[in-house]
Amino acid sequence: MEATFVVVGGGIAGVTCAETLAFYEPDESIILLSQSSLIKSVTNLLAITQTLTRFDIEEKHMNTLSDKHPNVTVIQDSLIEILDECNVVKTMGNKRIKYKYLCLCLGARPKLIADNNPYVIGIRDTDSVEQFLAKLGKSKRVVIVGNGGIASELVYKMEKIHVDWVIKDDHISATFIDPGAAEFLRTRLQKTSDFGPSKRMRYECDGNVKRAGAALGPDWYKHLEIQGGIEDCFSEQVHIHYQTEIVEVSVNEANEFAVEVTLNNGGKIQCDFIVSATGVEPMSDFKITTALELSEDKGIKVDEFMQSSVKNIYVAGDLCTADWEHAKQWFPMKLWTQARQMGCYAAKSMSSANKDEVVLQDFCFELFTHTTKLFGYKVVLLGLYNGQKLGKNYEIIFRMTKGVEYIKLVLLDGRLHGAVLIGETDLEEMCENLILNQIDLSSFKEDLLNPDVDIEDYFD
Ligand SMILES: Cc1cc2nc3c(=O)[nH]c(=O)nc-3n(C[C@H](O)[C@H](O)[C@H](O)COP(=O)(O)OP(=O)(O)OC[C@H]3O[C@@H](n4cnc5c(N)ncnc54)[C@H](O)[C@@H]3O)c2cc1C
Ligand SMILES: NC(=O)C1=CN([C@@H]2O[C@H](COP(=O)(O)OP(=O)(O)OC[C@H]3O[C@@H](n4cnc5c(N)ncnc54)[C@H](OP(=O)(O)O)[C@@H]3O)[C@@H](O)[C@H]2O)C=CC1
Repeated sequence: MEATFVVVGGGIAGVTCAETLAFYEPDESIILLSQSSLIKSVTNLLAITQTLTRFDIEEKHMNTLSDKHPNVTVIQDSLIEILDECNVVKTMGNKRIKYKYLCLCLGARPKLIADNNPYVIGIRDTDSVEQFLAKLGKSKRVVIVGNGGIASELVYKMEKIHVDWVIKDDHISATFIDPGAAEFLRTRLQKTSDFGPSKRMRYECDGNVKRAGAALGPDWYKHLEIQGGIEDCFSEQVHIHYQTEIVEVSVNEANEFAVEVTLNNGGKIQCDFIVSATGVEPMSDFKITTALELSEDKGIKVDEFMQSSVKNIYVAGDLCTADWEHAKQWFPMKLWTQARQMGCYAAKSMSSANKDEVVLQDFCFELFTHTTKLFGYKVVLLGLYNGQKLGKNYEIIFRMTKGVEYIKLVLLDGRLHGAVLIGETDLEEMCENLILNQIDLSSFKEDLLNPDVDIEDYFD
């Protein structure tokens, strides 16, 4: 078999890459290799501002892609080896596919605090969510370790279970937000009225919707009933262990709670199982003739055109490490947002190489943007939202209305470099413009968040 373009990986990066190639190269052959017959595609893509987008993710049958694009063939198989000297990939199903350009979008897998332990699970895709839900339904106590996206979503959504949340930091959701925003969000975890001290507000699911389709979309948990085995909701609790790490996990199935966790402060927690929401590691376990340059976390290094160190091999999504000089207000983070952008841009680069044309770096790499939901609030992160790369003497302006909005602007030398917008602030566009055009705001920065002042007046 052969194709001009071969893309490996049926996730967001791979499917976006294949679809973009089909658009730019309608007369060239494209093969998408996917391990699963279900591929993840972007739906309801909405441009909120110049660089900020929101979209859903749907898992669809792989044939939907070839139905939509006649020059795309989707093959359900796994890559096992790349013979880059003769531009051939070998698959688990013993196929040899010749390519002119290859794009690897194999994603990443959960990086667990303990491997090969059935009581320590990670969450990555639909299968792992189902495994998690099955365990949870029979459980009364769970430990969640990690303080990022998955842990934040799970702790907020789980019901009828006692949660011990073990985090290394002095505040929650530290991969996304600062202590002030964390305090604003934490109130969503505790409600001291109807349910007594340190109980969580119960979140009713939508009617009798048990679970969404297979998609792990940005609201992957929204239509799931993530429920434990506690019958009376008065014993569900979230206990947050700040600045704490797990030093040992021991299992004794004869005990009421099979798992005992030992903490670095000497504390011990008994639980039914542990969710290790502790980041991901790139899926770079395939053979290749010419070694690819890898980063420390085993991501495949790519240049500003998403090209790897091996000729005609491109990489996008969680598998790659952005090894070019980053724009001032951009940095990589393993997100759908960036997987889609990288998949699209890798396709443009491959097509330009095929047509021997010049390609310019995509504007999306000028400014870090991410929109998501945390603890039921809309969260928009722009640029260096936590002062990343700004050293110590940046300035913060912020406005908060309890339970409504939390707005933090990060300025250096009078110029806006980042923003955290929690709630329906409607400030995305203003902040994006101020970051991109680097206007000196010194003379009116006090009015930036003054609700009685229309900041646009300063520019008319
Ligand atoms: C629970 C969870 C919730 C998340 N929520 C958000 C969110 O709200 N917002 C956000 O921006 N990001 C979120 N993320 C991160 C997001 O999932 C990833 O950044 C994104 O999916 C990466 O896309 P990808 O295509 O690079 O990798 P993946 O989506 O992992 O796709 C990789 C694909 O490659 C396939 N593959 C792997 N090895 C091979 C092989 N050898 N041969 C063939 N195929 C192979 C895999 O089966 C998979 O289909 C979340 C992640 C998790 C785990
Ligand atoms: N709503 C969203 O936008 C969501 C995004 N995601 C994305 O999916 C990917 C996977 O999510 P997730 O697994 O939550 O990864 P994240 O990178 O978001 O968070 C990992 C967390 O685990 C901590 N950690 C890492 N190793 C250990 C350890 N050995 N012991 C204790 N803590 C540890 C990290 O701390 P430290 O940083 O200090 O190492 C960090 O707090 C991420 O790229 C995330 O951004 C996932 C869910 C939702």
